[in-house]
Amino acid sequence: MRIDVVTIFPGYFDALELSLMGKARDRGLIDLRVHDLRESANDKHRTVDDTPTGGGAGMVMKPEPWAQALDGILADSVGAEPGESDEPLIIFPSPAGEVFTQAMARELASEAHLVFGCGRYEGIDQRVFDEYGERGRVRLVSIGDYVLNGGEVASIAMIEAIGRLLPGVVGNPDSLVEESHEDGLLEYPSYTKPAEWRGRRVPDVLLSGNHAAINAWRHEQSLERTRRVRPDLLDD
Ligand SMILES: N#Cc1c(-c2ccc3ccn(Cc4ccc(CN5CCCCC5)cc4)c3c2)n[nH]c1N
Repeated sequence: MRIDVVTIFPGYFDALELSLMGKARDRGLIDLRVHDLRESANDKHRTVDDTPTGGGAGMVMKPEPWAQALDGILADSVGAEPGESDEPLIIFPSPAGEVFTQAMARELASEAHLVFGCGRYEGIDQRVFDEYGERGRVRLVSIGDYVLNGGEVASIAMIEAIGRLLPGVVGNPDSLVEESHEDGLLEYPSYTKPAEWRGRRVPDVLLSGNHAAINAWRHEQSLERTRRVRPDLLDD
């Protein structure tokens, strides 16, 4: 999978050189390209923002630098493998976006080419979303009901959630199956050695070697935790 990121803070994405994402890049499973939006601003001061038309606080990101950056990426995008979507999907993190979920992560993991457009200030001129929404596929996506200072942290979260689902990225693909949200439930509690720690014993069933009983206990634990913490996940 090719992933392009457009941002005025490229340094945020150094985090994706670490751990599993870094190894996936080294092995060619993810081709991550980070673009500094200011390099697409042609004036002497590399201006990427201006005052909001109609008034209001803060600044809004100008459309021209975004168009130059995105046009460059789309022009460089190659055709997809058979069965993959041809046009890159452009994702703009936004508090006004559809909420990112594990189901969306799974859906986006089948894309050949994703582009993340990281806004800052009070956001990006709406005409960028309109222009690229008419020309191709654009989604505004939120990682939760709180306000961040820009799209970088959200993009890193989504890239990690999507990247770890790609074949070969996570060592043991079985571990992807029993995670929170993968089956619509929260994950069961996990334990390791020692069997007793500060007087707290690991549940006996986990020491029994009876895998049917262990699986049943774990499923019941997932249900109980979901009922208690996220009853909304159990709504039909
Ligand atoms: N994903 C995600 C996010 C983001 C996110 C994503 C991208 C950007 C780009 C800029 N910001 C900061 C920002 C955004 C909106 C506002 C409100 N203004 C009110 C008056 C009209 C203009 C907008 C203030 C500041 C961003 C925040 N926050 N939370 C998530 N889950």
